[in-house]
Amino acid sequence: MYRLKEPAPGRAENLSEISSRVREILADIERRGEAAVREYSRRFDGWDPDDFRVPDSVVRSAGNELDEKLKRSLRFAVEQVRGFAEHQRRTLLDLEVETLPGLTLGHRHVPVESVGAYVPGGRYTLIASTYMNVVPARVAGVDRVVVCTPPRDGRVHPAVLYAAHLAGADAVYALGGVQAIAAMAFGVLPGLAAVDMVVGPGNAYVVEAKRQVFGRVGIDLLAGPTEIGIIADDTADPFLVACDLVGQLEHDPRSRGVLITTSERLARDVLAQLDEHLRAVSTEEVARAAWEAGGEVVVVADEDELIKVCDDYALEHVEVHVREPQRMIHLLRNYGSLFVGPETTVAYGDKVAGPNHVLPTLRAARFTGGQWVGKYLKTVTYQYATPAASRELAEHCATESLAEGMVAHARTATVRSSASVTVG
Ligand SMILES: NC(=O)c1ccc[n+]([C@@H]2O[C@H](COP(=O)([O-])OP(=O)(O)OC[C@H]3O[C@@H](n4cnc5c(N)ncnc54)[C@H](O)[C@@H]3O)[C@@H](O)[C@H]2O)c1
Ligand SMILES: N[C@H](CO)Cc1c[nH]c[nH+]1
Ligand SMILES: [Zn+2]
Repeated sequence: MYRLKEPAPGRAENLSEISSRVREILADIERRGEAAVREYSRRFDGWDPDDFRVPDSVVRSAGNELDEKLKRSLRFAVEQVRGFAEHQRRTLLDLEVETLPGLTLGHRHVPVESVGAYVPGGRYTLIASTYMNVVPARVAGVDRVVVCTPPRDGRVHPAVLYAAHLAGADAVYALGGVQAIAAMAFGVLPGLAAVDMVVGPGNAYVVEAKRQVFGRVGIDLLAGPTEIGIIADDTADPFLVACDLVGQLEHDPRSRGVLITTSERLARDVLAQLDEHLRAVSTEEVARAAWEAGGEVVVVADEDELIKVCDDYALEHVEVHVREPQRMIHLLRNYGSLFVGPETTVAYGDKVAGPNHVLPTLRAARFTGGQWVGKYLKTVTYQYATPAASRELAEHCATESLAEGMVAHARTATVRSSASVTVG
């Protein structure tokens, strides 16, 4: 394997600076509460309203400000996302089995009680992140779902409010960044009680804040600056490959785009076209910065190496532009979401197709998939037994407990049985 384009060095140092900055902000908000939230909101977003909550009447009527075409597309998208989430929910079955005569074991999928959903809004108004967060929470049966999103031009964009209303959010707060994650996790704003789980994507500050509040509250996953990987062979269309790389690079100067290909000719064709695709978009500045800092082109020897390298990168999105692309669904292991064949593209998944767009970044795809209805459900277990089954368990339990020196554990077993185990 060799690279025709390398990423720029120096990203790791940057991340550790962000981490310490976020730690200071979270500690300050925990100590000083609302006053600190207001101070950071003023500093980073120039925003300090009387009340961060958007009035419900404004949320309900936001659709009046939107044109019908956009509203139709948003309704289509929400139905696609809801439909897929409902199908996924049906795969999560409660279970009750008798694994020994008289011993019944079971599990149930129980929704978390309250969720705080972060909808990014620094650079773009990410309307779709509203329903990607809220819909699966609602399908899971979460009782309370609040949304936080940064204001732009002194308000939350009406399309985000319309999407929040369609998706079924209980409240929307115009608050962004680390201060929003802290407000939802710590419950420091009047009327906004602490939630059990903070979910949603965001920039490097937001994702680091989620990582740091984890434990105190649950999180869905680490969904930071967008990444696109494309695996391709000599059948791929260099135009589509270059176009789709730039398609995601416009997200953030920290976004990554990686082409991994068995064809040096394709790699060179894509590189030759890339500048033209960057120049074709008005978001060129961000996309070009991302490409220069985080763009990579890797040429591999064969398909086995293609799969191995792609799995090592563990990228958020992977587009598959190879012969018989469906084969890759079962051959690849580490990715957030797969886009199979040239007729689909990451933007479909971002907005309208149905699978969730909140997906793992920074190699988190090695250990987690993306957001989905299952992330909002706790799989809890239970057991009950007949007296005969209890005696059988008691004997084994007491023997093992005594071998560990756990005498009180052993006693809880032996008092339930006539087993001849000596309690020391
Ligand atoms: N992985 C995913 O699933 C996924 C999905 C959608 C979007 N994204 C990513 O979400 C991100 C959105 O980023 P964004 O910046 O546009 O919006 P954002 O809402 O995530 O962040 C904006 C907030 O960042 C805070 N901020 C800005 N500079 C700061 C600083 N120096 N210190 C502390 N806080 C600061 C501000 O408070 C602001 O409200 C992009 O990186 C995009 O790629 C990821
Ligand atoms: N590609 C993003 C996930 O990394 C999601 C998104 C929403 N809108 C546009 N893109
Ligand atoms: Zn995107």
